[in-house]
Amino acid sequence: MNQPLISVRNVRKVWNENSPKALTAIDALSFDVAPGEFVVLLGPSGCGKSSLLYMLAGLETPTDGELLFDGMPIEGPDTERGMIFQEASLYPWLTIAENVAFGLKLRGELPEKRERIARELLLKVGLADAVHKRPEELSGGMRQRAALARALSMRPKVMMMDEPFAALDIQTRAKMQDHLLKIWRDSRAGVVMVTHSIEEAVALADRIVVWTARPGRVKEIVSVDMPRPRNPRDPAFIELQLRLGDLLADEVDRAFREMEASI
Ligand SMILES: Nc1ncnc2c1ncn2[C@@H]1O[C@H](COP(=O)(O)OP(=O)(O)OP(=O)(O)O)[C@@H](O)[C@H]1O
Repeated sequence: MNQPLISVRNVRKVWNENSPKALTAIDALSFDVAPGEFVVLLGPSGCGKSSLLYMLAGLETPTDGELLFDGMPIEGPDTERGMIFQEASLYPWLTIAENVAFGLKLRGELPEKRERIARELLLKVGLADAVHKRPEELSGGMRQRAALARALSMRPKVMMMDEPFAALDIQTRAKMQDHLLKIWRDSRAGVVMVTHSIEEAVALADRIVVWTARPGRVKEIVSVDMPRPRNPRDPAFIELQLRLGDLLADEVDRAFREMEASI
């Protein structure tokens, strides 16, 4: 195998270490992401998926183990690793185009180039008409597309997405998944995406990393060998959904029991 884009090697994350509130969120977690691969993280609530994304983004450090990007240790945030959160964090005082071009401005690109790239990206995510609008004038789905365009402006090698469509209604969510697949194909960036939706995982992923309950580690890695676009009514789709549901069920039960015991 070529060098992985991301390597998660035996990672442990303890929050509030050395305090009575110490909590091991992740333990002995290992998996790789290949360049351009779409990997979905699926696991029970609280198993440490967001904690891992923050570490991959370079916003937090592992307690133990190694996180490598292109073979080098992750030591802080980098524009090659874009992050998209559940709610788009756009600057309310800037237009959509200015939001998308913000990173390019910081990088010192000239105004004409910034504007051209922002327009191209907004066209790509279906927001050509929103160039001069402010975030408050857009729907949640449109704001999320703008956030995607902003992340893409930095030409990231990987995009980390933390439940990016969870706040959207079902129809908008399906459309966003289509958009994302097109953008992912064009950009050739890798994606590491957290979702609670088994259907979304099967619709999108090359591989699905199923986690155990906290402390999170890999329970199983499932390859999704189905051509895209995938039809949720396809028997192979349904079969995989059921299998993933079974894999998760024990872990979700365990997570609930532990949560109840701690209340
Ligand atoms: N900054 C933090 N400080 C202390 N504890 C934290 C912090 N962030 C997360 N945790 C704890 O770590 C554990 C894992 O949280 P995390 O958000 O990573 O899980 P998750 O799998 O993303 O959960 P969910 O699916 O519900 O979003 C939880 O018990 C959480 O309370």
